[in-house]
Amino acid sequence: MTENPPNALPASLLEAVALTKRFGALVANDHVSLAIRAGETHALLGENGAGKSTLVKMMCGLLQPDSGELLYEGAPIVFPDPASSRARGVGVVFQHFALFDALTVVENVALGLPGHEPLSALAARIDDCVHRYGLAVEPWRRVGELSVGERQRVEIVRCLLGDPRVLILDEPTSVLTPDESENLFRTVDLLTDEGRAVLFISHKLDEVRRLCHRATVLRGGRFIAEVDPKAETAGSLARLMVGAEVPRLPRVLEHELGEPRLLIRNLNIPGDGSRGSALRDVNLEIRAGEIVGIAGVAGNGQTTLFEVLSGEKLADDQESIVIDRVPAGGLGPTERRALRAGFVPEERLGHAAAPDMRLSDNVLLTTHSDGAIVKLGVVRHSVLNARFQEIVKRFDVRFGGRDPKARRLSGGNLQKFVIGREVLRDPVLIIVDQPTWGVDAAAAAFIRNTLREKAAEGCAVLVISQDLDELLEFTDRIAVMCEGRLTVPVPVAETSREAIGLAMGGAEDGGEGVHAA
Ligand SMILES: Nc1ncnc2c1ncn2[C@@H]1O[C@H](COP(=O)(O)OP(=O)(O)OP(=O)(O)O)[C@@H](O)[C@H]1O
Repeated sequence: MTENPPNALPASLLEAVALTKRFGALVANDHVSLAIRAGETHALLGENGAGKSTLVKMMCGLLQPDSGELLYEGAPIVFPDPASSRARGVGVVFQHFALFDALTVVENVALGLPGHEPLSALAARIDDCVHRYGLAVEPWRRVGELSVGERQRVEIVRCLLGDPRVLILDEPTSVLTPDESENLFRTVDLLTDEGRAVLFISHKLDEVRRLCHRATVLRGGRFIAEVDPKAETAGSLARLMVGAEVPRLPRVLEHELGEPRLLIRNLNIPGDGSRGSALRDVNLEIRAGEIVGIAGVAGNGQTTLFEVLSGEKLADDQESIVIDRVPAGGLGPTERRALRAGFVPEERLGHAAAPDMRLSDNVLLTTHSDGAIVKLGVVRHSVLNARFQEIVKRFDVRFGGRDPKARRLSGGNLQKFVIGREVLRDPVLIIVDQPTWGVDAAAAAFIRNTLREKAAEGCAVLVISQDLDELLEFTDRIAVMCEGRLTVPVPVAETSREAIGLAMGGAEDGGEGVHAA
């Protein structure tokens, strides 16, 4: 293992030299160095909270380092703000997208560009970029109708229109299906073939080994090593990140299933005109003790299903959704939470958590109907604080300060916080959309195991995920959502990646679910 970063390489396009950044007492980056060369895909690896996003923010002018410097083509440079780094050809696609839902793709892109290019001309440029790099984006669609995967492509296109020489992708594949990831890898290869440099942040070590030419590993805000990922194994990379063997978590033992906790009967939701917004005759039963997974390509109704199950969208028929024997189709989110249902939406910042509220207030937001924390309209701060501390401790949520605003947390730590907040409410039903998006390997295993434990205690768990491997690893039955229809869930042992993949693409299952051939 290298203890010191290697010397600067002459061909590096953008280089961080001994960058340090403190947030109060927390040293998020401690003399971190990294050089990105033209024509390479360089991975940046580290556990949740290791300091990856902080480094990237300093490399694009979103944060200023306390010490250290940036070099651009070997010469010192200061980026006072992101506009100045963009002007020098540094483009970043962050985990949290900065798009306006009410605007179309082309309007969103226009907002980020200087001048007043006519929208039709800009739409034509977007189409060109889309075709050149194989990114499926429709310029005239409203962003609010797009899945997270589609939004990410909009952000990538927006970046590419600025003709960047360095493109930084912060966990780009965590929200993508295997096919979408393959497409993105092709795009990344095209970009590096053109001599651009790509910095690729990912927790998926196998894809890093396939795609990246070099990898820099951070741990606890420090540079640990620079390695050739192709010469490493996923295990050896994980060891570098964690500093020890990654613990294998025990699988929870088999248990008996109980009463149905969630019943969905003939659920129909009309579309709002966009693709993938309607639900057609969806039926599903999840019993106490079981985990059902829903696979599918983003934009096939999963978002609507989550909204209608969480009560953000109401069903016309009260009986079409039954939670723990109570007809709930017309109940709002708070009433459904009072039935001890817990919800973890896909978008953690802005949907699962209010970005500018402190973490403890974010706990209050979803627990006030539980009875313990609010009594007779009065918040019991000691109980709230105890719950907050318990979430932080049990779910190993790491951050600086005592009770920061949600937006201050690293992506993976915020996800652990949201899961912990919902799980510790002791729900009888928990619905999770993309449970481990942006979460490092050890934390992902912990989250899956926690959901397994909840199931063993009698909770029903519904997991919507685009990560097929995740669904095959820890769910009991899997169904596929395609064009608003849900296949009959089949036990994991009776299905296969190939069969699910076919159904995701729209192959008929004959009404019997997706069985292995
Ligand atoms: N603006 C801020 N104020 C206070 N603390 C911050 C701020 N930004 C980041 N931190 C803290 O700095 C540390 C590093 O965070 P960072 O987001 O860089 O990690 P990361 O490696 O990108 O993690 P993840 O994989 O979860 O996205 C974390 O402990 C985080 O809570």
